[in-house]
Amino acid sequence: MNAEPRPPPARPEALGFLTRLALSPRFHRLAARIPGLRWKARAEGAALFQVISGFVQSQALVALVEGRVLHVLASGAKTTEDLSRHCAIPPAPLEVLLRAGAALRLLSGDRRGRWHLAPRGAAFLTVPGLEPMVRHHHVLYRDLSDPLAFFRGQTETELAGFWPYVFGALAQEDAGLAARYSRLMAESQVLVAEDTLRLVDLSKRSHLLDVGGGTGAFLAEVGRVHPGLKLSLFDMPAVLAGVPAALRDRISLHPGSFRSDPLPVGADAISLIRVLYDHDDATVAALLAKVHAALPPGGMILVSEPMSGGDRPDPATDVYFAIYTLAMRTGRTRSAAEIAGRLRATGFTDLRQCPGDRPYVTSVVTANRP
Ligand SMILES: C[S@@+](CC[C@H](N)C(=O)[O-])C[C@H]1O[C@@H](n2cnc3c(N)ncnc32)[C@H](O)[C@@H]1O
Repeated sequence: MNAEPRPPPARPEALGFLTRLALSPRFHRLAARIPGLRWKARAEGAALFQVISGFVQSQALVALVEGRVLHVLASGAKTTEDLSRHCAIPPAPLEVLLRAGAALRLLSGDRRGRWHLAPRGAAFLTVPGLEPMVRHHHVLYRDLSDPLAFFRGQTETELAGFWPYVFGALAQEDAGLAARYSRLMAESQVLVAEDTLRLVDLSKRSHLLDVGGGTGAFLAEVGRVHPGLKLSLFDMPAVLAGVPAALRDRISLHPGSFRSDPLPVGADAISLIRVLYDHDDATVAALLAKVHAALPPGGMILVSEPMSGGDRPDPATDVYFAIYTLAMRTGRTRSAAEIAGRLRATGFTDLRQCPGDRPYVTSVVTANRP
């Protein structure tokens, strides 16, 4: 007996007009003959093939990164044989990988048989946080190896163990783990801080508390832009142990867990940068209530993280971040409207939703305590 659930029978009349056309093989044959429609059909076909083949593209990138191909090319053009020696990949399969890298515009080949780093490959090596992000994708890739089991909740995900701090105080017991994860976060924080500070005005605030602020990378950037602002950082003790010595005079440190400890009072702005999406709704509700209690009247809450597109699902956040946070088993990628709704329900007013120009880096919601 077939254990798979059966789909209901197709009823084209229940579908939208364009979807109905796309279900018709006759329409596909017609579209291939009419110039305007042919162009549209080809573009749609290419987009569909991107979706189908995306995982192979990502794995080719992982091989180029872990084989150090892009790094070696950063020192100058090389032949396939040179690269084979440097990267310990036999020439024939390396040639396939290099051609894939060229198709992805990470590198390019010339007529003399040499390979060059392309601007996109150079940007990959330069933008902070991208390389560590790609290097830790093995974990998510394994979690998704049986995607249907994953979405049915039958997979014990490795990512749920990769971020064990979410479940309690494990990070406090494992300093190595805390250091590894803090490094990943701090490296990618540079872009998040830049975009957040473009979207939010902190110039009228006197004291900012960053809750779940890791090793202080966001506050370091805030301090550079607003030298007069008093800065405080609240995070788990094992994480705060990694705050660089150079920041310790500038920032006051408050070790604790927002699950079990109250937040320090005195700040007129509190930021939650890439914190809410790690947690389930109950934890988020309790945390927002603690932020509300710690702020004075007129105090501002600032939430910054990649957000779902809500009514218009976003190709970056509703695929990558939503599935990533689902794999964590405790997290959820929320839309700006949902976060604003939660802030309103906690008692905040003056809600502002500020979509980022790079939604895969961050978007912002702010509100005030009345
Ligand atoms: C995804 S990281 C973001 C770090 C930093 N804000 C950034 O954007 O780079 C989430 C942070 O929340 C902290 N965190 C998680 N649970 C916490 C808790 N119960 N109390 C305090 N901090 C917590 C983690 O230690 C971590 O630094």
